[in-house]
Amino acid sequence: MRFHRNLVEGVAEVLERIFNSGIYADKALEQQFRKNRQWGSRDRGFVAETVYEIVRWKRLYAEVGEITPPFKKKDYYRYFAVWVLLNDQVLPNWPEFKGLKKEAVLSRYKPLKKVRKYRESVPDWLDSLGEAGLGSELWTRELAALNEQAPVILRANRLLISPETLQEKLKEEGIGTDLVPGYPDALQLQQRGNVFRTDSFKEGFFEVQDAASQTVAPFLEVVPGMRVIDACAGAGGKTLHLAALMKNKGQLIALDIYPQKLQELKKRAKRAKAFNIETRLITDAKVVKRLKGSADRVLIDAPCTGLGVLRRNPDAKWKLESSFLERVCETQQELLANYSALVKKGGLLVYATCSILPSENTRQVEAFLKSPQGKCFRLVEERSLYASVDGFDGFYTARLERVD
Ligand SMILES: C[S@@+](CC[C@H](N)C(=O)[O-])C[C@H]1O[C@@H](n2cnc3c(N)ncnc32)[C@H](O)[C@@H]1O
Repeated sequence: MRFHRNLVEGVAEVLERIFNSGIYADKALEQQFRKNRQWGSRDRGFVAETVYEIVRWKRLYAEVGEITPPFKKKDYYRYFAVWVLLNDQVLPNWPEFKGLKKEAVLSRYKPLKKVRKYRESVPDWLDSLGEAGLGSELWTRELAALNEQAPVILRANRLLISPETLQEKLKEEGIGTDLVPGYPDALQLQQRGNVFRTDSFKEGFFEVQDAASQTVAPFLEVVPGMRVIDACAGAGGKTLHLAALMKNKGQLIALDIYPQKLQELKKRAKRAKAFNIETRLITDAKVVKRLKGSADRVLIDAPCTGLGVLRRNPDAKWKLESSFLERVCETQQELLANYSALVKKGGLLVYATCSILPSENTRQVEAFLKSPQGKCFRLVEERSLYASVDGFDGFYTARLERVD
């Protein structure tokens, strides 16, 4: 492969913004593409994929390349060089790479490969935490799976189209997909590409949503006509799916504490022609209090560490801190206590996270069931999805019934 200097410079700049300015990888890439509108789709693809690879393997590459903080632009060139050499490519003869020898890089790589925290490139604290939570065997397998590139999955919007017809339409637009067995609304892209430019997307025929995430809304067992509350709706990934399962009938109330997320949800709902959604911004406790005991179904898609979606957001490995885990666990328990009150007797509460840590999942549900608010619920079913088992994101869902 021949490397173009301006693209490699682009990679180094994005990495500098991610690691020195704390910007999320997707945002840093977006900014870079806006600044370089002349880049074609292949150029953008090269920059994005290289950046994600280096972010994913940051610790390993730093050890192999003997790169130490504080990181400057030249260090990001060195990260790039390690990526080139470990991928068996020829390093260009540029001054930035002077003194880097393939043999030396490979000889440092060999022993590191045998140590999980280097091989899978995770900070010490996260490696210990994962092992303590999941046990050595599952954590080792899971880490390896979470370091792979995630497939792109679409969810057909059944309000407007079946997955089979969507598949035909996308084919006409030059996009090959496969149905995904076991996930009734899902289509997997055969090749990565910008699906947001297609007419099918503009028509509202699909959303991009991982297959594991597509299992959450069906877990609520909604039927048309119900009153359903999505208590942490965000930009509405699950809300839109719920609207489709409810066939646009009944009431779907989407709550969140951030107005811009609900604004985005409204935009998406309009495109999807999902008309039974009402957004309510949580400005004070009264907004929630008014809904007490009124819902057939409540979904708490709780804020979490996102450890199940590391394939999409590998920079979380470097941005997460153990203090955040403590804080988010407290929030999760508060959300369970507050929003469980919205479920009416006989109704169902679904608690979900995109984390694989038992401390955010099954332990939270256990603690809730022992709390005063949890006493009137019983656990009906819980499910843990793992990238290493199912091939999609890591997710946890628990369904609880209000019995009193
Ligand atoms: C995992 S995200 C939800 C993703 C969303 N359900 C989806 O499928 O796209 C968690 C959401 O909880 C929201 N949140 C955080 N604290 C909250 C609170 N106290 N009440 C309601 N929502 C909250 C966040 O703003 C965020 O949008």
